[in-house]
Amino acid sequence: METVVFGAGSLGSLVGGLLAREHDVWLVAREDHARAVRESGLRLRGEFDDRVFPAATSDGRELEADLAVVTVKAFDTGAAADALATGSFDAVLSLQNGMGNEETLAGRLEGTPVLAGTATYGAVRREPGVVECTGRGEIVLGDRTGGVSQPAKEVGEAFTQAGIETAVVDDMPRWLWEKLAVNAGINPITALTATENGAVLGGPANDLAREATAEAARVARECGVAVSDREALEAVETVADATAPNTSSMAQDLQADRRTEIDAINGYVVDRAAERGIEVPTNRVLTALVRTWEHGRGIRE
Ligand SMILES: NC(=O)C1=CN([C@@H]2O[C@H](COP(=O)(O)OP(=O)(O)OC[C@H]3O[C@@H](n4cnc5c(N)ncnc54)[C@H](OP(=O)(O)O)[C@@H]3O)[C@@H](O)[C@H]2O)C=CC1
Ligand SMILES: CC(C)(CO)C(=O)C(=O)O
Repeated sequence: METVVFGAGSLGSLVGGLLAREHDVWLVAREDHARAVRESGLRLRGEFDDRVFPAATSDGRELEADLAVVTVKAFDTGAAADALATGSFDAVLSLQNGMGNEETLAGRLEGTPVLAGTATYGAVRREPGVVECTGRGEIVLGDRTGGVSQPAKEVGEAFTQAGIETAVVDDMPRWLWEKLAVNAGINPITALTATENGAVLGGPANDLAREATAEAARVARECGVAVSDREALEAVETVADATAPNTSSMAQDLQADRRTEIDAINGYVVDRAAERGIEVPTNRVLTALVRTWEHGRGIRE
């Protein structure tokens, strides 16, 4: 399956690198990374030990492939969609965190099936041309509104063929909302308190994380997606426990003075709740605090 990976930073380089073991892959990356990959290939480290030779470019326009995998941060999805719309793809798959990415892609890529996915692999792009897998996980994918279409099956087969642990499921909306509820509980708290994921397992941070997660689960149900409080709370505790020593992506963003995905995570919960007249005070406060930090650092208006 010929695949373009749009936004080959940490996750995209890992997924693109693994796919390149079996398939033709184009990485769309920033020029320093793309150049290093063109010159010396892509080094996979950590949980994998390999060197692969995907094509790499910093110009994501007018590309054609069977599949485009989108791995930019949520706030770059609109620009990625505009670039992809100048090319031609049989299907597009988002592996991003947060909600709303698939809608943005579908809105700008009329006629192209947009699949949804979640990734629990851990990836860090260490330097140009080098990506480290910091934890093996799984990719779950399917149709963005539920169901398993032929493109979803084919993408699942291609990923599995490349040795990527992959499940194709018929209830992606539930998976996306459950992942959102987990991220809503862990990410802003660990970011604002500069702690690892395990910090939300006990003490006052635990209450706060559980409140944020339960609020997100309630909003999911109001949006017609069956995520129970019990499922969401079990999920946040399980993930925090399994990733206890890890620094969440939002905590990494604050440490590096980078824009966060708050709008697509807690901000999304707040927006959907407001549309339905539901109070989500914990998500509202966490969203406001992270946005205030971004504003104070000059990262957002
Ligand atoms: N890393 C991980 O382990 C996991 C990440 N995720 C999710 O995956 C998504 C990506 O995360 P991650 O890989 O960590 O993020 P990164 O910032 O490492 O990767 C995104 C990359 O895309 C680049 N980019 C953005 N726009 C363009 C463009 N137009 N052309 C070329 N390159 C572009 C960015 O460059 P620049 O920074 O210069 O803008 C960056 O290098 C997020 O939604 C994240 O939450 C999910 C599970 C695990
Ligand atoms: C699951 C979790 C919290 C793992 O760190 C994550 O997805 C993130 O950091 O964004």
